[in-house]
Amino acid sequence: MVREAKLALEDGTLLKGEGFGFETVKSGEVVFATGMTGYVEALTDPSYKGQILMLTYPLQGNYGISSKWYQSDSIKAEGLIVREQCRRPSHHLAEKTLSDFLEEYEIPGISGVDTRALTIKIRKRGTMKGALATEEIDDDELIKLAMEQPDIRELDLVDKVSVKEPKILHEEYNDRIAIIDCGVKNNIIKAFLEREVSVALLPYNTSPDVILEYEPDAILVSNGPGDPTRVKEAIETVKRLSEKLPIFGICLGQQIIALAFNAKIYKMKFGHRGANQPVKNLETGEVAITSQNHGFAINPKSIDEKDLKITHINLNDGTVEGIQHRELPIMSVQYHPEAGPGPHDTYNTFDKFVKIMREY
Ligand SMILES: NC(=O)CC[C@H](N)C(=O)O
Repeated sequence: MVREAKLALEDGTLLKGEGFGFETVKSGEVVFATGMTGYVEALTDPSYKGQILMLTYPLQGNYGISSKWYQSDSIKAEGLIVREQCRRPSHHLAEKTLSDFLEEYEIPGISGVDTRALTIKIRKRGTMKGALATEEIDDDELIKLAMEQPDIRELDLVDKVSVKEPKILHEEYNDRIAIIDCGVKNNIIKAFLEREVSVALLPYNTSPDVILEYEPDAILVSNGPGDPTRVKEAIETVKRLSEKLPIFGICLGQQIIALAFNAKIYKMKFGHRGANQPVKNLETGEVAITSQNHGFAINPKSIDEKDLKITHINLNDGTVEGIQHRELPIMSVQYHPEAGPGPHDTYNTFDKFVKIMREY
């Protein structure tokens, strides 16, 4: 049975397609990601909370869904837009179809959309608010919903995805990292455990004194959804602990570290989301192909040269991809070294973090 689905954008655009997944109406910021694979990891990445994800590669769902690839316990994106969804996936680990997966977590999907045309529109106009309906709703009402929802900068999304209670993993390991969980991906936790580093997973608003009670050897400020300037508690924590412990940041974590050192953040026109963003390490000259998912970035001119230096840049647009403190053991990256999904070029970033932590 073909179900009609509709996607409305804040500029009044209305697109019709076929619905799959759950029958509902959801709104969010419509963003596009260009990776050819990785839909399971992307949908479950907490950084996509508040966003409707559009995948530009035209055929999605081919290898089905395995819980082994989840980056959190459920789908965090608000909706999914594809050109075509595969109904008969083939993979030895596949447990269900893409549509069943969306259904299970009550997320709507729309197929039959000219995702490449829509991507061109977003690249020209910038990211837009949208609303996706897989159940019946009046066209004008859906457009109104797209227009009238709050901007992503007005939402406290980290609070929705951070752990509620602290959790310690592999207490027996000698070294420990405290992760300030703003919506951390499973692969990041795994990367530390693989290096025999115990993880104390802490709510994003844990006070610095309580963090120290876990006796960490270093702190990681994780990736996460939304506008970093709203995560005031974590910014304050970095300020308070910057002279006490090594601090690492990934994506939202990098933005939070930058804010703690008084740099400024801006919202990019359409962000970086995909698996082939070229990043140059300014110290070694090496170029890596990286996985990314962010809509905000550090304004390089706002960086106080006395404190921070830029260590990595994006070769497509020159944006800041890595920073480091000039004296303190504080460093961060805007890209996703944990590669979930995406290329493993920068997986060694974790070796660098752990080395600094062990030598400190
Ligand atoms: N993956 C992330 O951590 C994203 C960071 C932030 N929410 C942004 O969009 O820029």
